[in-house]
Amino acid sequence: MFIENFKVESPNVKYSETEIQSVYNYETTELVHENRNGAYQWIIKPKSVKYEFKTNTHVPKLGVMLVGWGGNNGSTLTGGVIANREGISWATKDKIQQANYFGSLTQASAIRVGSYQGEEIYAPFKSLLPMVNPDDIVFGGWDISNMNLADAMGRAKVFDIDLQKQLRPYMESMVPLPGIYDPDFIAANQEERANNVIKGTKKEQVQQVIKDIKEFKAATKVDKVVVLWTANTERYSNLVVGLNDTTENLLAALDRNEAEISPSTLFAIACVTENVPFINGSPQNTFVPGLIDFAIQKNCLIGGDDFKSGQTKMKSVLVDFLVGAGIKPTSIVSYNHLGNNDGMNLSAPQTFRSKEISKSNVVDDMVNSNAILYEPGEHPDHVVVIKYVPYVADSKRAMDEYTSEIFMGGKNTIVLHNTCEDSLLAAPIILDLVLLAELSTRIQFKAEKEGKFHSFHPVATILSYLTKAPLVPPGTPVVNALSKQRAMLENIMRACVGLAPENNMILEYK
Ligand SMILES: NC(=O)c1ccc[n+]([C@@H]2O[C@H](COP(=O)([O-])OP(=O)(O)OC[C@H]3O[C@@H](n4cnc5c(N)ncnc54)[C@H](O)[C@@H]3O)[C@@H](O)[C@H]2O)c1
Ligand SMILES: O=P([O-])([O-])O[C@@H]1[C@@H](O)[C@H](O)[C@@H](O)[C@H](O)[C@@H]1O
Repeated sequence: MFIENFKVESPNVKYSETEIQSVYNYETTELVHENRNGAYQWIIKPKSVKYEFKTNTHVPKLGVMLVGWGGNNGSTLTGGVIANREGISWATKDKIQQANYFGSLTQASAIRVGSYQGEEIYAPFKSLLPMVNPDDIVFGGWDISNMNLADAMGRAKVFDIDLQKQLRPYMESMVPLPGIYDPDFIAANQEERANNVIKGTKKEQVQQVIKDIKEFKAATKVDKVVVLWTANTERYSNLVVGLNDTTENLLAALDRNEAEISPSTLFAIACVTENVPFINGSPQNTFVPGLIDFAIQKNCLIGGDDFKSGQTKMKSVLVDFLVGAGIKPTSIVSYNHLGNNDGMNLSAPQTFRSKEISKSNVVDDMVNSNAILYEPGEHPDHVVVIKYVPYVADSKRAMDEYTSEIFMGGKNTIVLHNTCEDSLLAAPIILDLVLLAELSTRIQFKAEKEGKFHSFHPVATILSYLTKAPLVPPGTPVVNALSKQRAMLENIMRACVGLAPENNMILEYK
């Protein structure tokens, strides 16, 4: 059965006018490696740590500023939210289609809240904590192309024509602000589109972005702004001691107009300076060590990298299933071709390399978790291929082959074919990223031995379900398995309303 909402009644949760307060006993373990009777032994000590959470329930009017707003993802998300807000339906060759938020974890997924009279009861994921209604988001942003959002939607060729016709009046007045264009960081084939750029030194560009954010906030009267990079994939920035290794060096490098500071890092500097959450939806290393250091100093949320939308999302499920089942993946080949501008930009070796990294590292934690299957340092053969084929446009065709070793020398090969409009997978993920980033800034918590409440660490690992290469604080483990990432997010939100983690034991029926 499905219920639309619920209230938790417990001595561990209190609802007030302005916040939800909860007490949560975090059941974890402590490991020691001790010499017992002359032999070293691993000892596991279960422990319970009491946490307190406070969630501000004032849902702000949210402004979302997209870098790359005029791209396929940016125009598709903007149009999709307008279509949902206005209740637009449109004719397709099959039926009259209603707008929806399918593919969004926050808007279209459910959680189990218990059982009632022998029936499992589910509720919307978004019913756990008060979140921004996407219909209320005010969009803005930047693009190096000056095309208005209605024409950009037409250029993207993602939406059906009847939908595009209905959206045009809402979108043709939306014009991206000039972006920061640096041909050294993206493919040369992007030059023809760069007719809308911020001139000046890198520091002047940062100052312009800060001015843009302030003016957007004043003009739209939003309470909060989140900035998200959905512009082109850049090449990796070289990590240079003395240039981008610390906050001080990065800001000094900015003053010197150092060439090696990428447009995405410039946007991130502007956002952290203004304490505006910044999320990187592309695979490049926007968050150089100096930027991470800066975000920590300013306690400003940063998150990324690279939306986890299709082929890699499947990979983080399949490899988790195989390794979790004691099956040994030995060869993974991920091929896809697509014909959108993202694919054109990725046809350059240096930008493809950024994507190859984020699409490859996703299996590392799962492989390293099972020494029964893999010797130290042993990994499956893993190849990533992306080809640009203009004719297929945004309709990405992904083909994967997973070969594994199974019982008694057997081999198993799984082949997947996955076709979809890439932007229709990415747009709901962008929505979740900005909604969850905003929500997480309204949560404060403390462990029993901590003196005062604090926010989550500025590096938002809470967003990892949505990214191929989750950005984590230095020294923190990276978890890529999709089920673990989703469970982590849901269980943290459950703790905020005093609910225990979903452990799937259902002992009452055992
Ligand atoms: N399924 C997906 O679509 C998916 C999944 C994961 C990651 N991504 C990443 O998301 C990003 C956007 O994908 P897309 O399909 O929308 O690409 P796109 O090329 O259609 O859109 C990118 C937009 O950014 C603009 N742009 C480029 N550099 C800019 C800059 N420095 N400042 C401002 N604007 C700039 C371009 O003019 C373009 O309009 C890409 O980096 C892509 O790799 C996409
Ligand atoms: O998310 P995913 O499907 O694994 O990866 C996708 C790649 O396969 C595609 O070639 C690229 O253009 C997209 O930006 C996205 O990164």
